[in-house]
Amino acid sequence: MSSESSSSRIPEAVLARAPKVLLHDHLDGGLRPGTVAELAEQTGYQALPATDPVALGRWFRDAADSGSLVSYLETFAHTCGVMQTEEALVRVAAEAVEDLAADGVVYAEVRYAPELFVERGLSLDAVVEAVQAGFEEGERRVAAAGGRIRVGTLLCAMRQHARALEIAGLAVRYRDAGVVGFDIAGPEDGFPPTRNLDAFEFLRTNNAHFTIHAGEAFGLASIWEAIQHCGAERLGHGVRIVDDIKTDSDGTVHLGRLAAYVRDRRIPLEICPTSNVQTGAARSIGEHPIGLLARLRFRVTVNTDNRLMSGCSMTSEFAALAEAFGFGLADLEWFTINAMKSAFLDFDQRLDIINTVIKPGYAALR
Ligand SMILES: O=c1[nH]cnc2c1ncn2[C@H]1C[C@H](O)[C@@H](CO)O1
Ligand SMILES: [Zn+2]
Repeated sequence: MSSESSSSRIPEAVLARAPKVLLHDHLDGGLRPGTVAELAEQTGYQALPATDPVALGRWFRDAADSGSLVSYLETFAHTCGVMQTEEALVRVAAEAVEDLAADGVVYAEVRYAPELFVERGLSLDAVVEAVQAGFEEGERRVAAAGGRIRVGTLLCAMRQHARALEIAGLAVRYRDAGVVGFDIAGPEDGFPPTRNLDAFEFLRTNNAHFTIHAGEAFGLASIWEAIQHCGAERLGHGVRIVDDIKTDSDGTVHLGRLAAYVRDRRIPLEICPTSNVQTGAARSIGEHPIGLLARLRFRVTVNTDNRLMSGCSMTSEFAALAEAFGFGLADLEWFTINAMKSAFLDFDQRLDIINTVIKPGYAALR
């Protein structure tokens, strides 16, 4: 990594101010605990495990800290449970934008699965329009407070349901209204990405962008299918690519064909360190494959995944990685530029954010 890397600690205030780009953040994984409690009260959702915001925040973190993706995902019943009205969706989306801006995020792609918010009769279109209204409201509030953030939306289909083609159609219909791409999420083991080939073919035919959660709870076969059969432009997590990298006792590194392909083609890895520790995809932050992958110059990006379930922010993920691997500001800028280059935003706009926000932002911190 960069020659500027050092183990000297970067002050938290500097990390907080550093411009950040977030490509992998779930709307239903990022609610404020107090908002979950208030929405439960307002919408008559009665299954919350706690109502005190502090206790509730702790419950989400502890329950998600399960060592398995499937149990981790069970916690989303409670956030989705309170997100079944337009008002709730607008509020959650607006607050997400405010929280990300406060965390120093200048560009974010926030994702969610519209099919999870139709339990009380909302149509898929109504869900998308409410969330977009919330994002726009959040952007207005941030701008009014003198901040700056741009948010794009990714629509997810759930792998265990059979609605991917329908959701891909929704993503394409709302492409000029803030939706910048598509993803599949949910349990990976037993639900390979090729189950949704029709959706990916539809998206490619329409020149639309998509990423796929792959290489988190299942290994190389999932990554290979996502890239070579489905045509994913980015990998959600993708950390299991290390299974295709061997290191000799003398330190020589050998990349298998798939790992070499991912690196050669500069396929972005949306890495979410704390989430990976919680689901068992990595043993600890210190042993997380991001250290090796960054050293080998894969196109690594740093992400939160679920700020509520992981009790994290971009600032705390940067801090944990800087502490564990000695990353310096130059490395954090590299992750940020990697992410901005990999965004599903028009090229000229990506370039503009890199040149007018990210580079000057890091220069000002030195
Ligand atoms: O890390 C993840 N892997 C797979 N699915 C996930 C992850 N984090 C959240 N999800 C699921 C739960 C949400 O309800 C859904 C859409 O945001 O995506
Ligand atoms: Zn995710």
